[in-house]
Amino acid sequence: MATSTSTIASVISRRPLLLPAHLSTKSRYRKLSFNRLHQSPTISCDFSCFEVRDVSYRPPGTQLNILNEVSFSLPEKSFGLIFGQSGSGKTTLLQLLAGLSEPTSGSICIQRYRNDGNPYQSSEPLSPERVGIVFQFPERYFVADTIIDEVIFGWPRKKGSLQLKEYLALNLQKAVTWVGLNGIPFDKDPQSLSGGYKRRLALAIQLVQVPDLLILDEPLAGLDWKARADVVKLLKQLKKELTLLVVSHDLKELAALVDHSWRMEMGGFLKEELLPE
Ligand SMILES: Nc1ncnc2c1ncn2[C@@H]1O[C@H](COP(=O)(O)OP(=O)(O)OP(=O)(O)O)[C@@H](O)[C@H]1O
Repeated sequence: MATSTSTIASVISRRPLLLPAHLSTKSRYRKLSFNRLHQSPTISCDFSCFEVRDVSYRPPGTQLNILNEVSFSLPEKSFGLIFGQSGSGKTTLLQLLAGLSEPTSGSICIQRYRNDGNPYQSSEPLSPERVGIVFQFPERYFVADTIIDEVIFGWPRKKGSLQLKEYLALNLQKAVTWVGLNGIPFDKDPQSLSGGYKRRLALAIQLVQVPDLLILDEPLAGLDWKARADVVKLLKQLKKELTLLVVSHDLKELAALVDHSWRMEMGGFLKEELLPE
């Protein structure tokens, strides 16, 4: 029988309490956060920008910076695109934004501005809990046998987290509709979905938490033309509600969505640049 969102509550209560050890590497890619319930909304007045200020990154134990004094600013509810040669440091930058590594120097924060364009005095650090990230080929990291188990894979398992689980379950309904997965039975094997629908599922997993910033690494990679067009359409919808930062080589297909773009040059130097014609 098909599992529907109305049965989510009973499904989540059947979740095991611990993850198998062999899933730990994969779970690293399933960055989920659960602090939002108790956060006061901070992006509420005037307008805000996600700001990266003079960020450099050198992996521990190495001598060379992968990123060099990277600075940029992305206003909320806009679409930013970073492009550049393979190996220039784009993914590394996304990992810093998502809190998976820490900058060697510099800061990543949210800066609020008044309507007249002047900044408020203080900015606040961008907390990783407020960032959703969909990695390149996210379907490779699917771990569950059913869609519903895939979605709730990283949800809290502690007894006291019922309220939080209810909150996530409510959002799940919205996220599933948002990405157009409604109508797909939740007990279907995620691996049996088409390429485009696997990407929708990966997006829904992140959208459940309503991230302030959603990061996507090569969202069109490996998809056929039809699925690529579907994902572009979906991103256009998401842009109305969220701030999106995308790394991609598919400049032509994404061009119509882009509000701000930057080229990452070899050596980890970022500069603002219009997309090439
Ligand atoms: N932990 C690390 N230690 C040493 N070098 C690293 C580490 N992580 C990444 N690198 C190197 O840093 C450079 C930038 O890697 P990164 O994956 O960020 O590039 P990219 O622009 O995203 O490339 P692609 O477009 O191919 O995904 C590469 O030369 C990579 O080998």
